[in-house]
Amino acid sequence: MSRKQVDHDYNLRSMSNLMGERRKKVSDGGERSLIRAPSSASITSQGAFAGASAAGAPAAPPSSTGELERAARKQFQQDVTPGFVYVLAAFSALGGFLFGYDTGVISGAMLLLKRELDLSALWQEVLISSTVAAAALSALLGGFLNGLFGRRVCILLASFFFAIGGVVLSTAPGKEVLLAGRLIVGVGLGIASMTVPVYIAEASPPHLRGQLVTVNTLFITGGQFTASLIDGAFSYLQRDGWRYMLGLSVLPAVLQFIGFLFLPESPRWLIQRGLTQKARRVLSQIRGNQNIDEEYDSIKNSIDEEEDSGAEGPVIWRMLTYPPTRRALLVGCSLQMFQQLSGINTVMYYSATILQMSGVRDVRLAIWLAGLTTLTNFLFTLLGVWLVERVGRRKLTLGSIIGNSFNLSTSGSDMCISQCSHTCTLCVIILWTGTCLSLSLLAIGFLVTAQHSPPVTFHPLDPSMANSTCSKYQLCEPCMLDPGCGFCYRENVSALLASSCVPVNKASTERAAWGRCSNSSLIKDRTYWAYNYCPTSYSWLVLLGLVLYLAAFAPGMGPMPWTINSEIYPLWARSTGNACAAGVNWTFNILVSLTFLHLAQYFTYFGAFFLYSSLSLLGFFFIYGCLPETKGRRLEEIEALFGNRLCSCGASDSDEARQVEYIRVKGSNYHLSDNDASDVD
Ligand SMILES: O[C@H]1[C@H](O)[C@@H](O)[C@H](O)[C@@H](O)[C@H]1O
Repeated sequence: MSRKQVDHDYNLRSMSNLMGERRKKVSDGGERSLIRAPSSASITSQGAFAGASAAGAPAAPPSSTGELERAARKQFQQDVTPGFVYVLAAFSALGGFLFGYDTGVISGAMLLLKRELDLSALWQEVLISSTVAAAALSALLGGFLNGLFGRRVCILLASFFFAIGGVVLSTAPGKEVLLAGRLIVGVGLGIASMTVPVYIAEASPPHLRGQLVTVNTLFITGGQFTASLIDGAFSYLQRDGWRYMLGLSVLPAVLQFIGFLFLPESPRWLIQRGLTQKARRVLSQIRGNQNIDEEYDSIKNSIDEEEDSGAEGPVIWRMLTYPPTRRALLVGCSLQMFQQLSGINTVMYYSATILQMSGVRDVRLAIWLAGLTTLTNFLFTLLGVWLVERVGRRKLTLGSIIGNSFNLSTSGSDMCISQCSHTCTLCVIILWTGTCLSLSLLAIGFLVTAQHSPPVTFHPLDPSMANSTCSKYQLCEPCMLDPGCGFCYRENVSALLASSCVPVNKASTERAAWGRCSNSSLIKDRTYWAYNYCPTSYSWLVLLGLVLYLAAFAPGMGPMPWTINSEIYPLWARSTGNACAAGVNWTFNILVSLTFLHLAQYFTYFGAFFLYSSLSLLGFFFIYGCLPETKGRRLEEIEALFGNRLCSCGASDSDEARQVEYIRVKGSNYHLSDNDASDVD
């Protein structure tokens, strides 16, 4: 029997078995379904209210069926979700924190490092990108390690690498050892980035899975925010400040390592390896006092089905030759690619410069204020955690990437409003202001800034100017886009005076090679050196674009690629699928950051951000057509969502209203829509 047939038969068989079993339980009178499908009118609100009361819901009857369902679901989930799952998610997400911290802290550390170790521009680039390159490779290798040793061992391994890397970095005597430390940290990053979301997804109950996996991205952005605070604080310590910045990551790494010595392996991996008794024990431990039989059987069945199919060969080959996993892989990797192509890391990187453009000339103050960018990213990711189980992954990602009335068409806004009640105003604002639109605003901000670029009014007569390209620029804009030049100017209350374009000092971009701006002590009398930016009165437009961009990106496009990837592959393909997707994320991360300055040089900042905006628009169409909703589905069910031709999801948007949801009732799992056979696709 072909795998496709097996899959089809299995879905029908398991669905009807599940339904049969549930109905039997209902008719046995032992347990009953509390909540019906939104579309079904067959259960009376009385029945549902009785159930809610049974679960300890408030005595006053809720006014509508929708409220009633929510009250029952909330009450029930509060009663039965054991705290252990949260502890487990928090310890795992420390991997996310380290991801954010180690990628974020280097920018501040580099300011001190380059002075103290006299680093050339090439060494600076090598130290920054080596970590990301190591992460890309180790994420791919992580898939193999995950399958072989399990999620727990991989997380232990990642925290070990983080801790050792932190020690090496903080004690490094020179740049070569620093490079070794950055490579070690990169290996930890790659493994953690692909393992943690998988581990959390596999341990979470379906109704909490989206939220708990998204918490990992919250920890990533929390790590980036903490890194910017630490950078700010230690930037005052001119000697060895970078050692503290880079070394402090040892603390969360050790904490995670110790925690994971006591935390269990993923029950799904244990079942896959035939360790069924242990898997049952772990599942009971994670699920508290709930009945785990159905969940256990469903995982076991899906593994048996795969084994029965007799598929052989490397997992990646099997994934590529089996249409549902091939489609899932394409969707998962594309999501990660579009996340990076939307330019998030250039925006994070560029925030200090944007602040300088707005007139914050003190570098240290700009570093502190750049912390506001990471704070915005963090706070809006929190919004994503709150929204993910309310509006679903698909709508959140679509709204985040583009945001226009298109995806707020009736079904979108109804869904949002019915689920978010009054706070929905905020949700709607976020959905309206998408990544694509705010990137366009950012691009327009740069365009207006370029169009009002101050002229070069003073041409110094230094002999070295004769050979310099800087002498040919008539405006600040082309001058600052040339990496070899900077803009030196004097400021009067409302105008710029004696502005010149002069070569940058080869040892430090913080001053000119010669002349008025060649020495910081000479930068007085309101004479300033602008490298990489032009003074402008339109910086508020750029700043607004930046904040709106982060507000739109952080709840959806930031976390959803990680969350969705942790859910869309069947167990046998999960490690490999996540490894490939994480590898794509890191690869595009490095590609975008390495090409940004060159792009800006050739197409200006306007061109670069306009390109990111167009790529986001492309991403929107892809996601609209190809990303199915996974909210509320059990991991074992999700494979079936990729059973159809790719890119037929947009057409089935209306089907989302009849999606299957699970809630646990007195120790068993029930479809919300048990009595509506039309729910079974
Ligand atoms: O999801 C994360 C998050 O959005 C971070 O802020 C970003 O730096 C990462 O590249 C991304 O993968």
